Amino acid sequence: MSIAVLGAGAFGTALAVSLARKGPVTLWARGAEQVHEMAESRENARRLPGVKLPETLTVTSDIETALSAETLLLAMPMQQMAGFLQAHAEALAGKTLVSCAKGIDLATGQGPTGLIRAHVAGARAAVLTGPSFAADIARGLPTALTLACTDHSEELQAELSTPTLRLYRTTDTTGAELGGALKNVYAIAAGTVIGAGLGESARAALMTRSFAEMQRIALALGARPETLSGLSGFGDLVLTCTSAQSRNFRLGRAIGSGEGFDPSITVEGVATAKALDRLARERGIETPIAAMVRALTEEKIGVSEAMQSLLARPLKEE
Ligand SMILES: NC(=O)C1=CN([C@@H]2O[C@H](COP(=O)(O)OP(=O)(O)OC[C@H]3O[C@@H](n4cnc5c(N)ncnc54)[C@H](OP(=O)(O)O)[C@@H]3O)[C@@H](O)[C@H]2O)C=CC1
Ligand SMILES: O=C(CO)COP(=O)(O)O
Repeated sequence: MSIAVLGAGAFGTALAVSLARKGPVTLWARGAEQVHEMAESRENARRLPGVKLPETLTVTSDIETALSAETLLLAMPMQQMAGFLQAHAEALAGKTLVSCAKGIDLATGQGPTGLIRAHVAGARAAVLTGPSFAADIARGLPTALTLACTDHSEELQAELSTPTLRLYRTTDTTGAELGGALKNVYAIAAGTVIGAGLGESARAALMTRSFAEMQRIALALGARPETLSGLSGFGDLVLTCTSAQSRNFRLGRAIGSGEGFDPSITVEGVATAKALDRLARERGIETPIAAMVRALTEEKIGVSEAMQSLLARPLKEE
């Protein structure tokens, strides 16, 4: 089967590099100049510096070439996905579309599979998610991810696995996409705790209560508990809340310490905090940490006020 990765950011490039070690892969970027640079230098210097692009990886800005592949990995940021799917709906019809984005679409409250179903006729929607930094995947370090697809996906699992990238299968697309989306929000909170100097014990408490929030909202939206406690939920929450490689964590740390942060960096948790807070309020589900992250990132409250409001909540059973 032929594979194309759509979106040549850090993650799309890393996945394309990893899969190209097994066989031919096409990597599509929207900028012709970026493609020219990558083809000449055999490196994505802007998004994934220091990683050589294998000869089996073809880079192109020609969308028709990319869309001729059978399996398409969508590796653009979540808030860009609906526009992309709409623009190319006809060519995408009937394909296997594997979302690699982690987020909730702000305009609709949908995850990637909902957007695919809404915009593309007859497509097979899958989600590839879990604890993995682009640089680790590109370097061939051992990584385990969740591949979620509602139909029988053993073939897809084999197609997208490599000797160092180990995929576990599930049919719970809702749980997989919500785990990946929600952990970004809580990584901002964990970064804030560390940036504000509140300590490792506070971070552990926050991560645990974040996991309780993640489960509460995701189960209400139809996710399965075992998915939340697997790689795409608990696994990715742990990675992202504890590593400064995470951009969401680093944004939180900058908020906590009062430092600036480059607004051009992709931080999916900001829009997702807003979408999640809305979803939770609509359904009457308590998600105080997510509400705090929304208020902090919208600069409606400061760090000490946020911490005080969490600590002043009524005492209750765990
Ligand atoms: N980086 C990581 O370690 C991981 C990232 N992810 C997820 O992958 C997704 C992408 O993140 P990542 O690759 O890191 O982001 P980056 O910031 O590295 O790159 C984003 C890429 O998306 C492209 N892009 C933006 N808008 C569009 C569009 N409308 N059509 C096509 N391409 C577009 C950008 O192109 P341009 O340069 O032209 O703007 C850029 O190449 C996110 O949802 C993230 O959560 C998941 C796991 C790990
Ligand atoms: O999703 C990721 C790790 O699994 C990457 O996290 P960031 O987007 O916060 O860098």
